[in-house]
Amino acid sequence: MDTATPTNTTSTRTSTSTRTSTSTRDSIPTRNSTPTPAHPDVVVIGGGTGGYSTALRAAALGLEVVLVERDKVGGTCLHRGCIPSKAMLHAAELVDGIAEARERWGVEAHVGSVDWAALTATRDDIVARNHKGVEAHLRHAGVHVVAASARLTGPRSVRTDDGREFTARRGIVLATGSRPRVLPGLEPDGHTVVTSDDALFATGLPASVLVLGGGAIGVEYASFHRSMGAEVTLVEAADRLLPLEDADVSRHVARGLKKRGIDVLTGARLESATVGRSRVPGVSGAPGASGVPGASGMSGVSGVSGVSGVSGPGGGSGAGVLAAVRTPRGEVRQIAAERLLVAVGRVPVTDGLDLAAAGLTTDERGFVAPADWSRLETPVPGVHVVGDLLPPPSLGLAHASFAEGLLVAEVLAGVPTVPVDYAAVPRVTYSSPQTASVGLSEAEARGRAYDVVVNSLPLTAVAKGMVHGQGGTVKVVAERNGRVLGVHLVGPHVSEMIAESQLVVGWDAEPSDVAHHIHAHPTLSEAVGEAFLTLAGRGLHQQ
Ligand SMILES: Cc1cc2nc3c(=O)[nH]c(=O)nc-3n(C[C@H](O)[C@H](O)[C@H](O)COP(=O)(O)OP(=O)(O)OC[C@H]3O[C@@H](n4cnc5c(N)ncnc54)[C@H](O)[C@@H]3O)c2cc1C
Ligand SMILES: NC(=O)c1ccc[n+]([C@@H]2O[C@H](COP(=O)([O-])OP(=O)(O)OC[C@H]3O[C@@H](n4cnc5c(N)ncnc54)[C@H](O)[C@@H]3O)[C@@H](O)[C@H]2O)c1
Repeated sequence: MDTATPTNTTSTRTSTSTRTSTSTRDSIPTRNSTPTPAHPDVVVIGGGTGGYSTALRAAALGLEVVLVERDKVGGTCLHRGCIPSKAMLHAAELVDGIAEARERWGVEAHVGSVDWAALTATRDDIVARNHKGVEAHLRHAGVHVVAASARLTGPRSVRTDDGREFTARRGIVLATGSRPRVLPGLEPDGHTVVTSDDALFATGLPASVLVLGGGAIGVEYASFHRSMGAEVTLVEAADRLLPLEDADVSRHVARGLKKRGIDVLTGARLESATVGRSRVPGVSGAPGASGVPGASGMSGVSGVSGVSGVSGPGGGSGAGVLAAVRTPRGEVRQIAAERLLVAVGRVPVTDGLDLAAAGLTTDERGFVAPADWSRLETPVPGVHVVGDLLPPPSLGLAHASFAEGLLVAEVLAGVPTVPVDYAAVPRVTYSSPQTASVGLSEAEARGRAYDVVVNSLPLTAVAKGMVHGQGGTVKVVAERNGRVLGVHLVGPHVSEMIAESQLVVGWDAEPSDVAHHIHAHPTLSEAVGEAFLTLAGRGLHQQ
């Protein structure tokens, strides 16, 4: 977890027998003149969530660790992913709350404009403080951070682009992460065709966005831009949004986004896109067909915020894209938008790493696959891999990479550890509505020949769900007379509600094991409790 202040500054490094004093080893000077060992126990390449968690845990277990990072420790999640995007989505929730206050609660409030510079300043301050926190954690743990690009020169050796050589006594950990997937012919230009990276650092908010890809990034960014007043079209090639989630989650999230005025096209294909600096002409079928749609075009759409203008040079600048999208019915829709956000997945980063020097290759998708998932060790003994570099069943999620980092560090230190249980890793989308799930979808459970029972209830079945007034659902998938296999939530605050279900699924609990644990009243979590109660045969409010 990215935290601004180290919570434990007491180093346990000297308390285990695995540590060898640096004074007995060759050492070379670093930029900050701290001696960095040339022969540490572990060399970690990449300082994102996967790499820095490996380094912290390994150091806490007494290993001497060199962490090579060519950009900033914290990686994608802290600088371009989880943290900045969730900061922005928090601002979006506040804007939505103002609309709700007006529309449901009689509060005379409206949002006049959004000051993008102020919004991004707060976001960037949160990122900067977390960045300092991660640096401090690493420093306190005694991790030697080397600011350079690294490549392998053998199964235990690494060279950096500033000419240093390291040999790892115990192992090397590959943690070089991922970057946005680029579609041929639709290369990002940073202002009109953008990736999630560019969207963060744009000079302003667009008045209209075409989002390509309805995975987590596409859904979150579509939701954010809609809250901020943009006209949004979301195009997903698969037949539903968030295709890795339970089908009911996809259905509920699509319905929620549509209700907010987002034009959701699933099973749709981008046929062509014309990118120009000049104003995109009006086209039929596009949202707000009179040219690049303005933010004010959203008025009258129920359930959306009341932003009447966006400030900053990007707002309504006139540059845009004209896209032809083929729908499942075979019709071609012309969609005009000021910005095209390409969110069609991410690809592993291995270029320049010289995997071959260590006797390694990538799989056909570019991932570095472990030979032994219980140790996350590649076919080359002593070379481990964590984070976005791993193929499925790893999940491309920061919290999965934390667990992988802990595992690899413990393997390298030779202490008991447990493999990552990927089925029990929670998955959350921070859109409005939010989604949160853990375990098997109904289709997966049936596909594995379980005798499945399903219990679903709307969040509005409990009073607090009615207070929030945003709909939502709870779906529990269980074995008949057996354990809970999966829990799937859509609605307000479900990102915080999934923790309970993660323990239920992770501990192989049955509905009857959890049904007697009492939920506070009135809470949204009561709906989850009620779902378990009913499955245990003790339903109170659910008929
Ligand atoms: C917009 C967005 C939102 C996201 N939101 C969430 C979320 O809410 N929750 C969640 O769990 N996940 C989220 N993710 C996914 C999450 O960011 C990634 O799963 C996570 O960052 C992967 O961590 P990693 O350590 O594998 O790689 P990265 O974080 O990508 O780190 C890799 C590091 O390696 C460095 N590097 C690469 N090559 C070299 C080299 N040769 N030498 C030295 N250094 C090198 C890079 O500079 C980088 O810092 C999001 C991603 C994006 C893009
Ligand atoms: N809240 C979170 O946990 C969170 C948030 C953002 C990102 N992430 C992670 O970051 C990674 C990348 O996210 P992502 O959303 O880019 O990838 P993704 O792979 O999850 O989703 C990409 C989507 O794009 C669709 N797609 C692919 N090609 C397309 C095309 N030509 N036209 C239309 N649709 C197309 C795919 O069907 C898929 O649904 C994932 O691992 C994701 O889990 C997580």
